[in-house]
Amino acid sequence: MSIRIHKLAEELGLENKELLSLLRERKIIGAEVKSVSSTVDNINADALREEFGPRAAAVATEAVASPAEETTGEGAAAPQHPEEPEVSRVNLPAGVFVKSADDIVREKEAAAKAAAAAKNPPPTPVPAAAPAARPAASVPPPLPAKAPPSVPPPLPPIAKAPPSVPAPVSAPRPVNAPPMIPAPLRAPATPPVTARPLSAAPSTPPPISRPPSAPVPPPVVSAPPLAPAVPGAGAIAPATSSGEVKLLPMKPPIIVRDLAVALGLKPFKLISEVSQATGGFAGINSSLDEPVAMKIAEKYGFLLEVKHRGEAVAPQKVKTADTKAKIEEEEQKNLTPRPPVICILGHVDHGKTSLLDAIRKANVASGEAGGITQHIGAYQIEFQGKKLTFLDTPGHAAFSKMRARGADVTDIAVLVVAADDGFMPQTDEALKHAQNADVAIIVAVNKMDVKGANIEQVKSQMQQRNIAPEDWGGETITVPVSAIKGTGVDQLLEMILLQAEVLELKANPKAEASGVVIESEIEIGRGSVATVIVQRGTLRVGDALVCGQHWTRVKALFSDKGEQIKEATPSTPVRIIGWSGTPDSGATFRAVKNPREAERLAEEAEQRTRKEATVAAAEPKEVSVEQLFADIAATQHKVLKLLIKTDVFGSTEALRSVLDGIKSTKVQVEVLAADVGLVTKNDVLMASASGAVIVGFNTKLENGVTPLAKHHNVRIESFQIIYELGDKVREMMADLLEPEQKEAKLGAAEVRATFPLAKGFVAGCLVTEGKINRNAMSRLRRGREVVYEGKVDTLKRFKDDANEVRAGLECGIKLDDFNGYQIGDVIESYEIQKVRASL
Ligand SMILES: Nc1nc2c(ncn2[C@@H]2O[C@H](COP(=O)(O)OP(=O)(O)OP(=O)(O)O)[C@@H](O)[C@H]2O)c(=O)[nH]1
Repeated sequence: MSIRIHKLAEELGLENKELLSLLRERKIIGAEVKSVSSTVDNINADALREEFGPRAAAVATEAVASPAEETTGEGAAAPQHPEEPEVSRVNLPAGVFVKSADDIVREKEAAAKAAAAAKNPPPTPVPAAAPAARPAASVPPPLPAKAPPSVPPPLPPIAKAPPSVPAPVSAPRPVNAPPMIPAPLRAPATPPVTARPLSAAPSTPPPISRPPSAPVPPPVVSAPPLAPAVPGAGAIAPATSSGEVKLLPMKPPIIVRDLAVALGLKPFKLISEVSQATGGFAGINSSLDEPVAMKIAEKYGFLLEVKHRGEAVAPQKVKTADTKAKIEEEEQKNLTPRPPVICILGHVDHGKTSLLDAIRKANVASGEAGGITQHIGAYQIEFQGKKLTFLDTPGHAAFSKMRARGADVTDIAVLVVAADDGFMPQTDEALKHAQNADVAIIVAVNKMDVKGANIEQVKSQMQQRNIAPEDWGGETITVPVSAIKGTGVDQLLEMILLQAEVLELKANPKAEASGVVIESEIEIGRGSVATVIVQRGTLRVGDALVCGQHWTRVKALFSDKGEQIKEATPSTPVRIIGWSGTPDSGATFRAVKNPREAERLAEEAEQRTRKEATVAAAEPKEVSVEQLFADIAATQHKVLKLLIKTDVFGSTEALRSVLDGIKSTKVQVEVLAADVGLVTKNDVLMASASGAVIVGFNTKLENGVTPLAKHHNVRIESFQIIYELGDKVREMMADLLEPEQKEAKLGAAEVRATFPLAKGFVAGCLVTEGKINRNAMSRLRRGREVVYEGKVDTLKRFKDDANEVRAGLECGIKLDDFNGYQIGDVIESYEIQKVRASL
């Protein structure tokens, strides 16, 4: 419920304008409200009625007073004494009140008292004196010259509001609470002029404006006046006082309506503030930007504190940090020494496998196809009662990615350098990987037995690469060895153990197992198998593991020797069977609560990957004109489609990098699929449908694949050596191109004489090189100039026709219908051959 301003003014006995400015001053209405037909809510109206009650009552009394009284010049509020003598009547304008001399004297006394009280403030507030004053009915009470500082009625202190009180932003104002305006406003002040029509007093200060000397605290600062009960205040925490500025905690989003309530403003007032601040329009339900809301709140004496969701959990964070610290402490307590993981790196054929072979005394090198290690294997040996884990990394450039991964799980890298070859490109590459992975490096100078072994040269190369050997004043342990003869191997192992000791390698075997996948493959009868190295914790049969998009419940564990084991402690290489797919080499795995959790996590990872791929594909890409042309050209390229099957995952990667290395502007290689396992009938059908060639590497064909491939005209190429695979793919790519035409010289003959015929001339020649064939393409050269080009029409040996005349013999040659032969001309004969196009 509300009441119109002009009605209220009437009730209160105030001028409309006067009430308007009073309402504005007290922020009951906004500055933009200019019409007296606007409304004021009942709470405010009641408060004003209460405040102006005596005057309103006076107005009511006056209203019933006789018209004669009005013209007596007596103060309207003065009691009428019938016994008093009548005084002369003055005609004053209606609505003007005149005070009696007594009134003026009384008021003067009251003013003097008030002044004295201001100098020496009494303990009790002035309001007690207020009733003595008799304000003019329509004149709002002027301010005292010096208002006592203690005068403002004590509003309920906001800061002390009980925390359980729901959210009123400012102190609630009970109905019978002290008036909303500070008491000085009601106290009598300087005596007004005897007769002062309110409307005709523009020069007098506005009745409610405070004299500058009056140290009245602005009501807004202490508490917003008349803050109504807050609708939806549950969302807003109560403002707490913090010195002059009150803290106003709010949770985002900051809605106009809520902020208005919190600041004690009318929503439309706040809306206009927002419009001023942002230059835009905001609705009552609009959410405000934090900086804008803060600025407006500041304007009204509030410090807006936006509580974001994350901030609320600060104590939780502390708790998490505590838990973390405890876990770390526990981890430290459980740390026990673990074997070092050693990676053998080096250039192709420098003897990595032979060295590892010498170390574990098993002849792996001789069993390898083409003599090249094709995938990472991991093995553990025992030396002087201590375990050492070795990774065998392939040496071919194609495996550089895998080598990089090998270095990442490694503690110590043994860089094998052949004593006769010294540092080679892949040695440098391996060194770079080891340095990037920040692992300790030991150099094994191998092949010390061969003639031409030059360890000094290797050492100087080491110095050039800032890994100077110890005996040259550097820090790199350098051990001369011969993998074939087995010399120096024990010293190398001793050095590795020494280095491991220095590194103080430790892990917590009590933790949940986690580690890195070294290699994965599909084994017939076993499904997906992965070789892993446990890095932390103990891996046990029955553990649920997740590794990227794949998971497993460990059904069986196998040691590097193929023995079934029950558990694997840190640094142990172990083969795990039963994965949901083949995990990527280099991927990390970890044990989780149960298989369901593992499956869920794997599914999530798969979805994430799929989503990322979709998002990446959907992202608009900026295409340059050059790129556009290149793309168009690419569609005109010939494409060799391949379907790859390999023995292990690492080989697939290796093949891909070999294929990436084949550069051609004319033919592209498109790998439709690259999987681990046998070549199946399905592969054949797929290849047939897509016109692809099946490339098998170190893998066999499923039964019935060969006849099916023949039937569908699908080409299957199998390889065991990666170089050969690369060469074959190149050939297949070139075969897709139109053959190039190449001129092949057959022979040449020199013109020695010309003979007239019945029709034209014939050249008498000596074949000087190769041979001249009838009908062969030929050209006649005179010096450097080609005079004629055509076919050998007539070829005669003496009088007989010949098909071919070889070098050293004389013959007669007639080129088509050419007749202009001169002695000394040379007739060259050639043929056009078709050759395989270059890539
Ligand atoms: N004389 C001599 N020959 C060696 C020695 N070590 C290795 N070889 C020979 O060097 C060749 C390459 O040896 P591998 O052990 O296969 O070399 P690798 O570095 O493992 O080669 P990839 O597997 O291709 O990377 C083989 O013929 C070995 O017999 C050595 O100490 N002395």
